[in-house]
Amino acid sequence: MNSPYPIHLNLYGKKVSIIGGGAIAERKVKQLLDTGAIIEIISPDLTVTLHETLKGNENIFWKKKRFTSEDLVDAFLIIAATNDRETNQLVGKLKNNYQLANIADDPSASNFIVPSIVKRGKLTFSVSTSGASPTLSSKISRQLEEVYDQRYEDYLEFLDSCRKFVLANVTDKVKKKQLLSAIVNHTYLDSNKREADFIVLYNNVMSTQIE
Ligand SMILES: C[C@@]1(CC(=O)O)C2=NC(=C\c3[nH]c(c(CCC(=O)O)c3CC(=O)O)Cc3[nH]c(c(CC(=O)O)c3CCC(=O)O)/C=C3\N/C(=C\2)[C@@H](CCC(=O)O)[C@]3(C)CC(=O)O)/[C@H]1CCC(=O)O
Ligand SMILES: NC(=O)c1ccc[n+]([C@@H]2O[C@H](COP(=O)([O-])OP(=O)(O)OC[C@H]3O[C@@H](n4cnc5c(N)ncnc54)[C@H](O)[C@@H]3O)[C@@H](O)[C@H]2O)c1
Repeated sequence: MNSPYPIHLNLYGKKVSIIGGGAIAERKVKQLLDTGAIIEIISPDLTVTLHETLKGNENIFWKKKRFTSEDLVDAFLIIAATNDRETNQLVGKLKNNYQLANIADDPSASNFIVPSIVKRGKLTFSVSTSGASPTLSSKISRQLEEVYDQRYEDYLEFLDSCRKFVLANVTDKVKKKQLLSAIVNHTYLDSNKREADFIVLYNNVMSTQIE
């Protein structure tokens, strides 16, 4: 079996076409909401939640119709999630080979798999079993949510700003590594004075002579 290549896509401003407006389309749309993608849902009907989502979001559009080939024009990413297998297969056949397409009821006709996703701000976990057991993916995600709890959201902001500061101010490779490694530590995760701790650490490291 060819192994999938996992990546984290930047969908900002890209057109994403979702075919179908049921439970699975709803789940896939939810995952796309904070990506900045322009989402187009093609379906004769929508779930109540999708109706609500549409009202509160100017980047989501509904084409109230059944799927036809022109719905794929300009789509960067496509998800076929109708309850009609023939329509889903048709989407797979009509897509261009440069378009990313997920056929929700047929992984073999898809060129990407939607993983189970856990987000803690800038920290993202995407879990996949290569289609073998979505239930296991989901279970592992729930475990990750417990281990990597809400604290990680702020912690990632701290790590991000420290790293930017270090990359802008430290040229010595050893000191750079020393600083970036030291802050990836539970002491910093749990500290409510980590910015001050970092300045002390930075001054110590920078004043030390390397042999
Ligand atoms: C992770 C998650 C993301 C999401 O969809 O958002 C996801 N499925 C989830 C749940 C889930 N899906 C299904 C069940 C019922 C139990 C069961 O059937 O096993 C449950 C469990 C539940 O609902 O709890 C049914 C199912 N799923 C697929 C098929 C078709 C087939 O296998 O042929 C069928 C049969 C349909 C039918 O019977 O008609 C296919 C796929 N589902 C995938 C993703 C991709 C592989 C992921 C991986 O590699 O692990 C892949 C290949 C396609 C894709 O979507 O890219 C999400 C969990 C989110 C979370 O909780 O975090
Ligand atoms: N990938 C996954 O994780 C996963 C999980 C469960 C089910 N599935 C599969 O996903 C598919 C959708 O499941 P669901 O629970 O959302 O079904 P659903 O019945 O809730 O919704 C189906 C939607 O597709 C629309 N539709 C039907 N024909 C259409 C057409 N020709 N053009 C446009 N829209 C059309 C319907 O109007 C409806 O809005 C099924 O094939 C199911 O086997 C996938």
